[in-house]
Amino acid sequence: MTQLSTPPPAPFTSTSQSGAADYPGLDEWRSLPVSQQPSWSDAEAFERSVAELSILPPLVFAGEVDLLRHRLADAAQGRAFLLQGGDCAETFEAATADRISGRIRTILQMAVVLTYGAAMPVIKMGRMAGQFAKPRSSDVETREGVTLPAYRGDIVNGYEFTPESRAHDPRRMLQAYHTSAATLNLIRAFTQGGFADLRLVHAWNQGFTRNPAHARYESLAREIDRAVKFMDSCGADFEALKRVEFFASHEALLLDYERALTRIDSRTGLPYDTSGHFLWIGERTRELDHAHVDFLSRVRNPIGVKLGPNVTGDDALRLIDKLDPEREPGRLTFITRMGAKNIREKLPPVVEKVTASGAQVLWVTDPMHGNTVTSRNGYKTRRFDDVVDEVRGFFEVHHALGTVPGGLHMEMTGDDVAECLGGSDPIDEAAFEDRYESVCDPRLNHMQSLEMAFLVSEALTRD
Ligand SMILES: O=C[C@H](O)[C@H](O)COP(=O)(O)O
Ligand SMILES: C=C(OP(=O)(O)O)C(=O)O
Ligand SMILES: [Mn+2]
Repeated sequence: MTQLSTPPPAPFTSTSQSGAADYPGLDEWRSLPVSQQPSWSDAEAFERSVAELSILPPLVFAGEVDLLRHRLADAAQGRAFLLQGGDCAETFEAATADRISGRIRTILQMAVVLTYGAAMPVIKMGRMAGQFAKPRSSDVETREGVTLPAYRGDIVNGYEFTPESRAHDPRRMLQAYHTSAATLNLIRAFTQGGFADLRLVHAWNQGFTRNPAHARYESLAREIDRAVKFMDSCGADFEALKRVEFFASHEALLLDYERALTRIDSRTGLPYDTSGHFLWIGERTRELDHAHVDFLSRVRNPIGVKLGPNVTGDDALRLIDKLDPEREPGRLTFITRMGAKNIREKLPPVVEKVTASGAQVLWVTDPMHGNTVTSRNGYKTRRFDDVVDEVRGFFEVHHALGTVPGGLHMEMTGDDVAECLGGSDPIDEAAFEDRYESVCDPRLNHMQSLEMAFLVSEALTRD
């Protein structure tokens, strides 16, 4: 399932990664403008937390990060497709075995749909095991005349609307680290320990409520079963089907945390941010001469940058020069989130400018963040049709320009929530009252996610 056309890099020989206290440039960001950072309440607790984080083991290893860069290079050239999905904001409370396995199963199901439809390897990546920090439009939230600091993700403060919970508590960085470690442990167990075996393609569907996408998936799973049995009787070796590669990603927003988890790789002597394999810079923090772009320009991980509707081709070129000066395959991913209404007009000039410069980036669509609206009953939501329309627009633009539509970035969950409107078993506003669980942005539920996978698989098949 993960057969790729280019060989992976040589296996890494050492996992030892030392602290990066004196490595030149890693602290340059501290002298630059920085936005969306917490105002910690307790300076001493902050120092202690950062000191502890700096000596804790890495969450991911440099060799894995290099392997991912290699995989992303394939996607940039149209030889693989990136599927990146998970919560808008993970929470400590929801880091349970059931919830995590539901999300992994959903991503595996989507990947099977995409792989089978498009006959292309799918790189599986969670917005998981570290997606705890949120940029917000406002520093505060007011409810019934009471104003408190906005919720900024579990790594900073609690969602509960009380002064105690909303205070910015640096000890939460340690809890984020340990929750990420536990989540990664489960991810590794699920994806390496037999659960991801392609012969269990039916089992992944069990426990999810029956719905139209579920039935369509079942019939695809039957086809895969038949193919697997045929190969089995031909004496094929199924070792490769037992495990899948699964990578962890999050927005690298909280720079004190990211810096504290940066280690020098013993093989290469270079810094890797070991908080996740892939890190992205958000739409609100991508200013060229500001802290986030500077810090991420200095670590070896593959980096993503979200690009909203106001980005210009020149902005994109400057980001490439800063983040990928060597033009290294797989290093840089642009995740466009322009909104269904804008994408067909705003994306082409940016892609054209990048292509004309000779740079090769991986183009990924995030059809969520440009399509957020407020429902009549006051919930942040997205219409499934708008999400689909942005995905279609993304494919249309790349097909017209002869460039590669290389991936899909989604806010989704394995749970049967009601947060986005529509789908073939439609969610309406009334359902929000009982089944809206997100603490930040609305996610596609299990069925909507599968439906999306079928739609994208059709778009990829037309390639
Ligand atoms: O996930 C993204 C952002 O954190 C979110 O869209 C910002 O939302 P807000 O406008 O509610 O702060
Ligand atoms: C904050 C996010 O997105 P953006 O930076 O694109 O608004 C997000 O991915 O949750
Ligand atoms: Mn979001």
